[in-house]
Amino acid sequence: MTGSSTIKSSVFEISLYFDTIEHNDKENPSYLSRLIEKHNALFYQNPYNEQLGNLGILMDIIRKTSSTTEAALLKPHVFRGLLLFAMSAFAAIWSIDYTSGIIALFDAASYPICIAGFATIYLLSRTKKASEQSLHLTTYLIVAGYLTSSSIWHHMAENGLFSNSAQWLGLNYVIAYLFLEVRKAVIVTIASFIVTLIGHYLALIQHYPLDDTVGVVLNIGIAHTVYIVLLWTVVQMRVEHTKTHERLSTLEQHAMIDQLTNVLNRRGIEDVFKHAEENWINHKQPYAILLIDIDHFKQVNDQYGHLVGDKVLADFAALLNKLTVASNSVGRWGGEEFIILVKSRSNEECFSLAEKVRQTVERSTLGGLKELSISIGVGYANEEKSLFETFQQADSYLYAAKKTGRNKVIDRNQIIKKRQESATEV
Ligand SMILES: Nc1nc2c(ncn2[C@@H]2O[C@H](COP(=O)(O)OP(=O)(O)OP(=O)(O)O)[C@@H](O)[C@H]2O)c(=O)[nH]1
Repeated sequence: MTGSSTIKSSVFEISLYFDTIEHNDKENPSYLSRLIEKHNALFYQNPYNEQLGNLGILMDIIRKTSSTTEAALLKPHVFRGLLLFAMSAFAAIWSIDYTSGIIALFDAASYPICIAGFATIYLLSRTKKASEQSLHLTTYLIVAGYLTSSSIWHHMAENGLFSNSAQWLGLNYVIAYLFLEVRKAVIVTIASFIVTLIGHYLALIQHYPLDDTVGVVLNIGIAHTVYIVLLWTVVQMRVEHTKTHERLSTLEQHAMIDQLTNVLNRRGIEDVFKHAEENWINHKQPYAILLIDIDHFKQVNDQYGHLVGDKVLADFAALLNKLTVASNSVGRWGGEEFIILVKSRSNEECFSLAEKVRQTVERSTLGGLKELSISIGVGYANEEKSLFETFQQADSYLYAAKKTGRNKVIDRNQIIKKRQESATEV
């Protein structure tokens, strides 16, 4: 392998490494929700954030996400693939050296030891008997230990100055960045660089003049510095790329969350609506829309101020979250109007949930205030109705609830019942 082709393949391998990191991050959705939760908590403590607008919060997220991507590990199956690859490479070189009769004593002993080491690590990785990090570090130590000691041994005079083993030393840096977290990789890279220079100097100085020794060591030092600088540049580029990617998806998620109440905002609800309608059309999975409005909310603001009003909204949203299961979606449609989208439940179950919410609010203290009430209109999407019609139905029943005294739940059945009662009275 020549110096430049080794560098090229190193760069390529480092790229693969960071692709793996990005892939891992995508599979970690809880990170975003935790982040959003944390930021909403911050928002809560500082109501003036509202005046600053979303920009301040989003900038805060960007700042706080900027240190999250540097440590990442190879996926276990990729790691095991690389171990198999290393075993094959060592076995191939061993058999070539052996059959050509040029195998050195050092290598004749080291090749089987390294292969046995890789095989043991492979088995430990499969059986999950050791942590991935310790296996990565051990693999690095085997490879770096072999390459460095082999090169130093070959540079001892009696073994021949022109051994090609020094060419492989660049792999020490590649493997460090491939197997270890960035911070650890930096430390072992520096350690490996120093050991390589001192080891080769000590090996050569025993049999060669100072000038020649310094010349060879400087040559190795310059070549290795090129390796390290190039690798570091690629690592920085990929870390930046990963951070940007993370920031974008954080902002995308954030754009769906209402800052004050920590539930879906209108855009988030519309997204949920779209999926619910698709599932209804394609799989006949029914859903219901519970449109909820806090009664006389203007009086809360007028009497206690907007900050108390805000706290009522946030407490109410938290209560809705508590009363609903994960498959339901809770959102703030706007102002003091909220929505629960219930999936795959009978009309009776949806109505019971709405009643439960109404009764719980009656008994609860929200934003320090008692005796609040809500009105709910319920629309069911199970009679070949479109999303628009279902929403309109919920809206008109909410209007009916408001007009007929508030603090009640109205759905189609209630209207039919009312009509039947009036007909009987007549
Ligand atoms: N504190 C606070 N108030 C809000 C927010 N969004 C809307 N509001 C207020 O919510 C109130 C809604 O008032 P109305 O639409 O008249 O409704 P209401 O007083 O609840 O009366 P009914 O719905 O008929 O029972 C208005 O005073 C708005 O200013 C908010 O984010 N925070």
